[in-house]
Amino acid sequence: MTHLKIERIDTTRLDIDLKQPITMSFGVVRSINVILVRMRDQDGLEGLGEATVLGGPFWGGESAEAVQATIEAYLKPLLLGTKVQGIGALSQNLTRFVRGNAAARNAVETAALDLIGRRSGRSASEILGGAVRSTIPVAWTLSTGSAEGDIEEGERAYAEQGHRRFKLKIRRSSSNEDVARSIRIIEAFRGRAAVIADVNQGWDEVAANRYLPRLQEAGLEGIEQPLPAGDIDAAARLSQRYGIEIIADEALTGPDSAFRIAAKRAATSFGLKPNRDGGPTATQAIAAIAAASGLGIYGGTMLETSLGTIASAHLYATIDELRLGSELFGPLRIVEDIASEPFKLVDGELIVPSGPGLGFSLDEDRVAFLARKANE
Ligand SMILES: O=C(O)C[C@H]1C=CC(=O)O1
Ligand SMILES: [Mn+2]
Repeated sequence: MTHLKIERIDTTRLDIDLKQPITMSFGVVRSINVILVRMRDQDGLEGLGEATVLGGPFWGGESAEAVQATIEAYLKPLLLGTKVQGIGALSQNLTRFVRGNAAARNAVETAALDLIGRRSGRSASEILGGAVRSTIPVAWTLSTGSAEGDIEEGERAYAEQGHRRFKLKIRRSSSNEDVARSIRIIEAFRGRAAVIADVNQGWDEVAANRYLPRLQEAGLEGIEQPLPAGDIDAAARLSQRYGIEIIADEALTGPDSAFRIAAKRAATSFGLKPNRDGGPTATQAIAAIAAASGLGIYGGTMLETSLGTIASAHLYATIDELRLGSELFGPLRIVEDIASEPFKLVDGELIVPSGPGLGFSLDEDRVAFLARKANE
């Protein structure tokens, strides 16, 4: 088959509420903003990609408005009418002409990946090197606000959905309470499910040294981004001092940051997120740096719809060792999804679709409805 030639790129803004707000260290996340990318080739085939923002530029630097403008004003003119030799070449092209703007690049690269797959009849994971697993374990975030509520929700998630790992969010202002709440939850699930806590950069080194001994003693499996992203030296000290996983999230912004963190041993595991890293190719490079450095991997999410979640699943399926599993639960947390088929989780595991491309199709009526709502 002839090479893919990009004839059209369209972006659509969708705003989707979370079923239940998630309180993070920087504030309460109530909804996600999605920029849906549709890419058409010379034969009218379509590839899909998603950029996701947690309500505004609070988590990373990008807002939905910035993502859409970057794609429309810079990535679209760069790509329209051009031939795509392959996903690696496309990624290099995007990275050369647009710095930063990781979510925008991710959405476009994902759409190209889907389209290359649709043209060739191959799955996205095959194009990314080949799947080494067909299912991916999925953790669950507990966010009711109280230990009793979280334990109740955790018991349901354990029994009904089969989750065997929980993620807790730690607030900046009430860490003592959060530590006590976390310990109750760890104890409630001891021997049954692992617990990771995510501080989203909310502590400094003093706070980390105050709280981590108790959490480690209780059996916490790992702590995600406890310190500000730039504080690599202090993260290295934590990684050496404690016997739990220190997971880098916001500190990772692409392969160069991954190399610096690995070289300084400023984490014991990397959380992966194509939406944060600048696309599947960049995330694969980060996974390779982790593997070569003896670091573990946690398959992260930005709370994407089924589209971005399935794209991440294809990528995570190519990774030899997913030491901490994944948190690909986004579709189960949003009020409305955009997939034509319901998101399936079997015994706590996501089944990676077989393709072609992402093996994903849109519910067009739902997309049209959500797009109208976002423009109101
Ligand atoms: O990991 C984050 O920092 C972002 C987000 C993704 C899942 C979740 O619970 O929070
Ligand atoms: Mn995180």
